[in-house]
Amino acid sequence: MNASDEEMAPAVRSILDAARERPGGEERLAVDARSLPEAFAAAEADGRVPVVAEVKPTSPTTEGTREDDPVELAREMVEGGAAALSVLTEPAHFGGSTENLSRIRAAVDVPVLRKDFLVREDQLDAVESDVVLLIARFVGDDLPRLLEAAEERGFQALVEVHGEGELERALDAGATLVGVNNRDLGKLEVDLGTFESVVGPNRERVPDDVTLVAESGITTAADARRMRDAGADGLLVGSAIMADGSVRSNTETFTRASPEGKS
Ligand SMILES: O=C(O)c1ccccc1NCC(=O)[C@H](O)[C@H](O)COP(=O)(O)O
Repeated sequence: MNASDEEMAPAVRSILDAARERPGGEERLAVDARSLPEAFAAAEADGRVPVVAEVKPTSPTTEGTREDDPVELAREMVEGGAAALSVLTEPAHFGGSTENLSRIRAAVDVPVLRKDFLVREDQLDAVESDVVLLIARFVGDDLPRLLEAAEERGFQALVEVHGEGELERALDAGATLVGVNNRDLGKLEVDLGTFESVVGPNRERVPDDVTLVAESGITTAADARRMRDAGADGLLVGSAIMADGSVRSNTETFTRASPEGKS
């Protein structure tokens, strides 16, 4: 454990310990990725809010497990207008698997983000996806090297940040997909003001070709509009879509949250 591990919630420490133990793939992958920015542009063009809907059967902050077939859930999310999907592949804390991801990616035609906690280059080779996640806090100084390694394999990389310093590091490393996580992985508290305070003062600093994604804690159409007003090109929504009821109509709550369609 290092000093910054000690500042993390026990659940996150446990996730990170498991990530460090997880084996990588045996062969270097070469991926033909579906473009996330193009999927966002296509959603915008037909009046949908660009939403990355997340297949997250359970999590440290939700009660119970959604047992439905993940492929069926994924299809319903796409029917609800999701521009892309995020699939948890971490088994112990999120009920996910790499098999789920492969089955889902084969069943839909939108980009799929592998939502896992990658800490080593060989872990990129565990399963094909269109986008991989690099969490600035977890990968530290390895960020530029892992970003390059991901792109060399054909992946797009969503670099996740939580503060202005991490945004700076992500941009300096050349990230073109940046997710601002409203969930503080130290305390597991969610504050939508995070996206606003990280992006607001740095709007000029973020190049036009960088796609900004607001992640976590988006539970209503009003939250979605708030994040869009703050500059989010797309929204990553998990728990509120995986909540009880129809995943398709839960997804529509966000994909239809345009400024005109106040609800
Ligand atoms: O979701 C959790 O409880 C969680 C706990 C500890 C570390 C990470 C966690 N979530 C990972 C995510 O990035 C979220 O699943 C994703 O941003 C969607 O968030 P939400 O819409 O709030 O479910």
